[in-house]
Amino acid sequence: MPSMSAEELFLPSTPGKFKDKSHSMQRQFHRCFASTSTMFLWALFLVALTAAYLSFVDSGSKYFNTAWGGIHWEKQVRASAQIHRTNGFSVLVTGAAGFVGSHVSLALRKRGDGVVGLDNFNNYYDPALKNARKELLNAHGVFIVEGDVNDAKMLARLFEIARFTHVMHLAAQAGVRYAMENPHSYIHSNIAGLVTLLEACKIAEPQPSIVWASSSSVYGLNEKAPFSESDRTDRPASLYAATKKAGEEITHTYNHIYGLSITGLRFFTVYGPWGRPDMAYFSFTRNILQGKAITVYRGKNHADLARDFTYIDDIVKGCVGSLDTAKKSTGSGGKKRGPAQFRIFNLGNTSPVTVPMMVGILEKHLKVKAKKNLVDMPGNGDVPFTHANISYARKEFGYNPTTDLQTGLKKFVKWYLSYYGYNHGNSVK
Ligand SMILES: O=C(O)[C@H]1O[C@H](OP(=O)(O)OP(=O)(O)OC[C@H]2O[C@@H](n3ccc(=O)[nH]c3=O)[C@H](O)[C@@H]2O)[C@H](O)[C@@H](O)[C@@H]1O
Repeated sequence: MPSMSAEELFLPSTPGKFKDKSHSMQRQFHRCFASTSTMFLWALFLVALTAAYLSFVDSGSKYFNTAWGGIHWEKQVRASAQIHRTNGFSVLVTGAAGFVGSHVSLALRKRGDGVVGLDNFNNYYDPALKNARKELLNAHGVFIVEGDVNDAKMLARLFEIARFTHVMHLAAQAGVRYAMENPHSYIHSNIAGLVTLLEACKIAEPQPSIVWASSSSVYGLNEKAPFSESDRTDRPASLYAATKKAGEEITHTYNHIYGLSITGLRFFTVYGPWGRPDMAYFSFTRNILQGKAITVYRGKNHADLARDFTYIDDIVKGCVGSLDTAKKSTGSGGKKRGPAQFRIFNLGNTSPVTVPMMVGILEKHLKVKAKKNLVDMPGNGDVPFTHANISYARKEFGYNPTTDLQTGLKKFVKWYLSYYGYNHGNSVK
């Protein structure tokens, strides 16, 4: 490839009209820079232009991201954060357009708490579903800020506008197997994003109490069943699990150094209406209805895999119970003023069901037989089974899951059919 001259380098690479004018442009270029004094003036002008641009960028992403900032936006945040019950909370829910986030936001709003949502609406799965959840929340008076937990300026502004008593941090890069495809998205959301949020909470006045989503996947290669919070969690089987485990350690340091009250929740394979299309029960439903084959993984020696599938309403109760029993953070002015609460709870269902059994329940509710491909579990971060011991959450706030998989999947299928219909085509990712 022939090398470009210095003058050509100044030209944009876009084709079309611009290149047609290149000769006259070059002549002008020579004329403009003919004398050193003009050149000096041009240089000054360019420096001023660059400085103006940088200060413009620095003055807040609101100028670039129309999704946040401005008087109207602040008004919406204030209204949404408004508490409507005695001794109610004002809660920032991150990941509010997500599966668990939308359910928790709605539950809090319905009992009179102030709720401000935050979500980056990324396209890990169909954003139309996230938008539909957002519409639902909007209809109940919950405003969702479109933004990323990595945006420190936006977070600082949010904490200035609304004095959140609690943060329910559910924004995350979810999915166990996708971590092999896009590892950095896990670091971005589950580690960098978490730290950015904790930094904002640390300096907020008052410091909020934080409840956040860890995962049952932290138990990794643990074989002792059921899984108790005190079991080993130092052998994660996926990068996803490793980032959640890292989150548990990171939150501990913020609790220890800054006095933030922190509760981590280890969710066990949460399912239900408005769920995540990337999860097995959801994608199986779609494929079964479309007459496509589903892939069912099997463990060592062809053993069935099993999950402690937990229904969304039970998880919501666990989230709300955690918020209700969270003690206040003790820090102020970014400094710890006394020891603060630090808890980690399992939120599971305590009765694992095998994946083939889950498929059988779906077949029954959908009234369609699945075409199954049985495949040995690939080394992709999966674990053979999960099973929660929930006695700690039961003792602390009476956590008591009441929905079995039969009942829960029936509700899911009902929702799925009402939302997508029998013949929903390929609109779901
Ligand atoms: O409990 C948790 O901590 C985790 O639960 C789920 O992860 P997972 O249990 O792997 O849920 P699914 O992806 O829905 O898989 C459920 C079961 O179906 C199996 N599966 C999945 C996909 C598939 O095509 N075939 C198949 O047999 C998996 O091996 C697994 O045993 C969520 O996706 C995670 O975000 C969450 O943190």
